[in-house]
Amino acid sequence: MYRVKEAFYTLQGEGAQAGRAAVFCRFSKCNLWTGREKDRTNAVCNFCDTDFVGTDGQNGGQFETPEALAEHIRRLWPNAQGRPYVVCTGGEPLLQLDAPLIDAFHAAGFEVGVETNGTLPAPAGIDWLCVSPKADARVVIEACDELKLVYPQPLAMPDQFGHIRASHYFLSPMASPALPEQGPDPVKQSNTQKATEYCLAHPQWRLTLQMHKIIGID
Ligand SMILES: C[S@@+](CC[C@H](N)C(=O)[O-])C[C@H]1O[C@@H](n2cnc3c(N)ncnc32)[C@H](O)[C@@H]1O
Ligand SMILES: Nc1nc2[nH]cc(C(=O)O)c2c(=O)[nH]1
Ligand code: SF4
Ligand SMILES: [Mg+2]
Repeated sequence: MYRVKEAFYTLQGEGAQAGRAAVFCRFSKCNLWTGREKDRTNAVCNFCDTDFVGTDGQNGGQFETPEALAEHIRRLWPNAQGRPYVVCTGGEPLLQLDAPLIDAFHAAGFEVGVETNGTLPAPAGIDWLCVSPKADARVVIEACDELKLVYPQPLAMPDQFGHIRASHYFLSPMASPALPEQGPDPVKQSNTQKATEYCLAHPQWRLTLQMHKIIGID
């Protein structure tokens, strides 16, 4: 059984695939936070900007088989040109995404992207893997397509992740957790300045911004 909080067609807002149309499949549950505000301060990951509790969001639900979920996601891809792309996120998608579901997405014609905190092993067959380390949670994934570090995190600074092989290294300024974003976010503005300074001083790191919040698409 797969539990999905919500699913929607949008543009990938972050990282090297930013601007690419994708169906986002947001799985329920995370291993680093319950998702309840009362638990946030004591969570390993305490800055999450996402509601991933339950299955009650837009196009959310429970799916008995990999084929049923792949078909559900396929219906959200408009009859358009271009390679269908699904981004599995959450919550923590690697609590649920397994090889049969990746196979079912491929069989439905999708390339499969994943956004993960990197603390769980990734099944084979993922086409684009983004690892975003959190605080002192040990990263077990050794290689990925992009490492996208939310910045700044006192327990997860960029120089700690040189051993993780990636084709791209991004810093993403930490935004305030409030959802949806209501007006200017001074915390994000200040973190954007800090991330900018870090990238200027360490050019192996690139800046990525949450484009979807800037243009207000989801
Ligand atoms: C909600 S997480 C879900 C996927 C996975 N659990 C993870 O942490 O990568 C999706 C992306 O949003 C990022 N993110 C979460 N909260 C954020 C915040 N307050 N500011 C900027 N990025 C944030 C995460 O680092 C991750 O790259
Ligand atoms: N448009 C858009 N792009 C995203 N890239 C990563 C996201 C996520 O929450 O995983 C995200 C998201 O929530 N929306
Ligand atoms: S950012 Fe990712 S790891 Fe952190 S609480 Fe949210 S879903 Fe979990
Ligand atoms: Mg998001």
